[in-house]
Amino acid sequence: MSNISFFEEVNNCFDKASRHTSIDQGLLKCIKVCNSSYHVTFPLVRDNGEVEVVQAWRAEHSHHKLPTKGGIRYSEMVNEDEVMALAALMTYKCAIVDVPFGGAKGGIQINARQLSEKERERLTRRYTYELVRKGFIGPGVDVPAPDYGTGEQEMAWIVDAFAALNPQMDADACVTGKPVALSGIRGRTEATGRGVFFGIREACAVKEDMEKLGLSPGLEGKKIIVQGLGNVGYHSANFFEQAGAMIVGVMEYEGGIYNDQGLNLQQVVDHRRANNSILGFPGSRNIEDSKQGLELPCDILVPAALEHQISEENAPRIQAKIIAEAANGPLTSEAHEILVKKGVLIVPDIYLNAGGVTVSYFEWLKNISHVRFGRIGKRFEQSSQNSMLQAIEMATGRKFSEEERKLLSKDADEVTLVDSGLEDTMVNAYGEIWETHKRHNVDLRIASFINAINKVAVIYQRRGIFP
Ligand SMILES: NC(=O)c1ccc[n+]([C@@H]2O[C@H](COP(=O)([O-])OP(=O)(O)OC[C@H]3O[C@@H](n4cnc5c(N)ncnc54)[C@H](O)[C@@H]3O)[C@@H](O)[C@H]2O)c1
Repeated sequence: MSNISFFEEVNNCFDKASRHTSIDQGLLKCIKVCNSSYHVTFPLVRDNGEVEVVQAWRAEHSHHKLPTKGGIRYSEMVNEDEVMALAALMTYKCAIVDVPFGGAKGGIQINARQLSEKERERLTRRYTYELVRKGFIGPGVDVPAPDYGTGEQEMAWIVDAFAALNPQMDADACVTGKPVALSGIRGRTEATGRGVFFGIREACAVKEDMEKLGLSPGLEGKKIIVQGLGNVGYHSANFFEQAGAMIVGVMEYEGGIYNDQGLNLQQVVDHRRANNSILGFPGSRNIEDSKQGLELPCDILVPAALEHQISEENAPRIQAKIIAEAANGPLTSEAHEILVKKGVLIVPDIYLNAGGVTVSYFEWLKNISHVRFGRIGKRFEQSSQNSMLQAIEMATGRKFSEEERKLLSKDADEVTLVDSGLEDTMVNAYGEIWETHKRHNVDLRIASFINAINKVAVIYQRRGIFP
């Protein structure tokens, strides 16, 4: 286990990367700190009448752009340091993919698997109330999204509670990752996994990098182990499988399964649903300790569960040649160093799982502008589109870029728009990171941080310091 905290780990990467920039020390300090963090305890009435007191947090790492943006996780392990670290990663992630938000993150310390639906609903609504009370949620202030242990149902309860508590406000844009029927956007559920797929596809397309690893370019035939078959893990695995890669291992909290000749993902999901466990999947080998399953042979390892899954203890035994950091912080800094020395290609979280926030940004744009992508071109003449966009700019005080204007005006199907917008974003960002990695002779994580710090610093510089 790492002896420094998660937030310290993030800041160590920041420090290493900032040495490759020419930014003033004072400004670097402003960027690095977490601007505000809210810790709250509140009661939850369980279905049997017992009262439990739960702890929850929301951290807003950087107010250089508003709203701040970041998921909410329900996990027994969550604490203030973790939430601040994840909020900081959100700041850098948004910058890397040019999403104009600051970073935030929220968490409730609870095992969501042990809650009934009614209990989850009460918990979510009360947490929303606490955030509203302190001004830690709102369409132009701080906009949550799903993360570990939460999904679109929680987002639906949040928007409903927010609307009830703020009857004068336009509530839809207070949270993203909502069901499509509640002003969500098609493609958001699978967006993070799709982004992971695009990022790894880009990494595998670089011939010189693949040659160094002794791999052929492309995804076809690559053997993949996935840890965590939740939102991010399942969807990334699905896209990899569709692209001709082979899922050879799946590791879940109850154990893992492995078959060197490949597993059929949909059959694994059906088996898990029917048996409440992935263990015993026909034709596969059971792995009792799923963490050990990460050490099995494969080309690409996709940790998509929680942080610190690979530490200095198990890193030396990892056989994968590429690590796709679908989860946030799955490697400790010691593990990262060991694996980079071994020549493993690590595609870092702050870039790789940015697909979720990218599509969340599209959803938020759709909500604040009250448009249905795919229809607007048919319903409005160009002139009324322009005046509507101007009205939004005046109301929100922000200027849309040419790209955003196109996105809001184009007469295209929502899924196509979202997917192509996501693909462009992931492809461009990988190109920028790869160039920085070459120019400064640093690994992809440090290269990603350099790009993020430079982009955030420009905004701090132009705004200056109040008063
Ligand atoms: N959901 C998003 O859009 C999103 C966006 C960016 C990053 N992330 C990150 O991706 C990671 C996963 O998030 P998610 O939304 O997919 O969560 P999720 O709750 O949908 O899925 C997590 C999965 O991991 C499994 N799991 C838990 N502990 C495990 C263990 N010890 N070993 C193996 N499997 C285990 C769970 O059973 C679950 O199936 C988190 O680090 C999160 O911060 C999520």
